Amino acid sequence: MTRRPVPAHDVVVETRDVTMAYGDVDVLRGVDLDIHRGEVFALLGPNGAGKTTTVEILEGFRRRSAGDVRVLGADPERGDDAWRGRLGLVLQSWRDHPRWRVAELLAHFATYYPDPRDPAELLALVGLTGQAGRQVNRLSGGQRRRLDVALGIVGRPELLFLDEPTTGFDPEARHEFHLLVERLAREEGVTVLLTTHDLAEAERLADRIAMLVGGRIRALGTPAELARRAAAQAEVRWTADDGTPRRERTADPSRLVWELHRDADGPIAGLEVRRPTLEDTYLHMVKRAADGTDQAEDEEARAA
Ligand SMILES: Nc1ncnc2c1ncn2[C@@H]1O[C@H](COP(=O)(O)OP(=O)(O)OP(=O)(O)O)[C@@H](O)[C@H]1O
Repeated sequence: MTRRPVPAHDVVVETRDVTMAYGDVDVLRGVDLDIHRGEVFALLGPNGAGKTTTVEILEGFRRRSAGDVRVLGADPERGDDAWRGRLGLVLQSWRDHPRWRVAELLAHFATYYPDPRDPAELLALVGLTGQAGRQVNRLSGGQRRRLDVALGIVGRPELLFLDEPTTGFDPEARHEFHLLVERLAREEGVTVLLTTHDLAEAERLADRIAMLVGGRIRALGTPAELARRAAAQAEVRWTADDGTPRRERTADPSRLVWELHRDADGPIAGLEVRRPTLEDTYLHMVKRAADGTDQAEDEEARAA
């Protein structure tokens, strides 16, 4: 009997060539993702990149235009209640229960699940014990967001979707929230898919980052891998003899500087060697997408 190869990772989310168009506007242009059990995965991209659209497709709230999707072994378009119960959702648009009191709302949501968390423990976990008796519409923005997270994890999800979870948080609330996500992933083995447009947040929290820009994943890897890739090409800047500023990207900056010296009559004016940071690379990608360079190149590649 032939044995099936054991997969290196237990894949919780898998997408292949997913596209999405709203009318004649292409928002996703072929998205491939593999998210492994227990990892914190950040989908990073600027406003309008298609992060929420991607997450809604994975959650089964939106029909994709084309492509294959598996989430916890099922196609989200055909996920049943049992499948849905294994997901935790923290959406961007907030659920409207303004007159409920915090503890009542949590206790109510807990009844939807077979093995819910204890609401009092959950309030402590998200730092809302002091607000247990408060009406939801009296909470601050950051407190509401923490309540959203509590509602997202009350059913002990295997896979938690956090769509721009820290928007509107002050630095302390953000820090507390990061600790909470780490705890869920490290101690409870929850797989987390987080969307953000904040590179620092993605670097801080994620095991792996996918940069979604212009409807495609433009880079994917651990924060360290992405930073290394970004820095692989150094940028050498100098001022030419006629006074024009020059810049060149190269994997071998010392050779370029040596050549400049060899060819120069004297010292090289304005000489500078920089290693781009991950942020430089991200901003560069966003700019290329905004001015259409990426799209033109994608179309050329397809035509070829
Ligand atoms: N229901 C819809 N109908 C038409 N266009 C839509 C719809 N929803 C989103 N879009 C458009 O699709 C693009 C991607 O939107 P999406 O909300 O997925 O981006 P995002 O990366 O989550 O952005 P943000 O960071 O601003 O939340 C945007 O240009 C948006 O205007």
